Amino acid sequence: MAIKADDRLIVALDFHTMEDVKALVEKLGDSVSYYKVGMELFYSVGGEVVRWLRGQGKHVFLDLKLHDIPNTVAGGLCSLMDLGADILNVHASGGYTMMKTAADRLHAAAEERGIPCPKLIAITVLTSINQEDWDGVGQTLPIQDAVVRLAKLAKSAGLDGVVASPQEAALIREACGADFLIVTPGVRPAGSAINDQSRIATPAKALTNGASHLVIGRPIRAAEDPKAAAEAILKEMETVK
Ligand SMILES: O=C(O)c1cc(=O)[nH]c(=O)n1[C@@H]1O[C@H](COP(=O)(O)O)[C@@H](O)[C@H]1O
Repeated sequence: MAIKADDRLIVALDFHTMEDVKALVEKLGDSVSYYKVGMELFYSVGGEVVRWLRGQGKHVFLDLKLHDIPNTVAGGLCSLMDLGADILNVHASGGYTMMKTAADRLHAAAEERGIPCPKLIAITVLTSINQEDWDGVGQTLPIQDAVVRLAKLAKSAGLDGVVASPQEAALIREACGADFLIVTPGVRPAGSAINDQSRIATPAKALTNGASHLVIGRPIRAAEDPKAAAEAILKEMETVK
């Protein structure tokens, strides 16, 4: 997939103040062009942060992981789309009907409002889930089989891609084709702290496996020099053809 390395790195802004956001975005400067706004930040500062990032010329993945009945999820996405994020997401485990209703209503709303439609992607199995968690919720398929099944379901419902661990990216790429977005958190440069992630891989391995975008938070945010950490990751990403 011919996307530049700096458009494939999405830095997770897991903060709860605009001051922290502005300080990091300023520090990273032109090195990073894509940011993720998740629930910690959105619940505390609201849509202002998406508008601010867009005003800085940055791309935004608004990661609110919607999971509810079809009508509620579709309505929620239509409310969010005016903020101008490039990517929105839902949980694939909400099922085919929820995802199809969401995708159809989002496309119709974009057309009606005359604005570009954000990409809609689905969480397959969270990257923090390990075998014990998986067994604990009564799942019996191997995790990777469940991920591929959910990715195919998301594709058939008209979604643009999925969120999955880098360990499953190759299987998803094979099952869902070259243009499907595969956004992988759970990325850790060699030697960095794993934190609460379980199914991880290095930036180079994630790309080799077929990820289109990498979501990375703490290895950059918690680094003594976040810009140097981001640039080292981008350099590693550029080694993958
Ligand atoms: O949707 C996500 O972005 C997401 C899905 C998933 O399965 N795992 C996952 O870690 N994430 C998000 O990706 C980011 C990973 O952050 P770090 O673990 O700090 O690199 C966090 O903001 C998570 O909310």
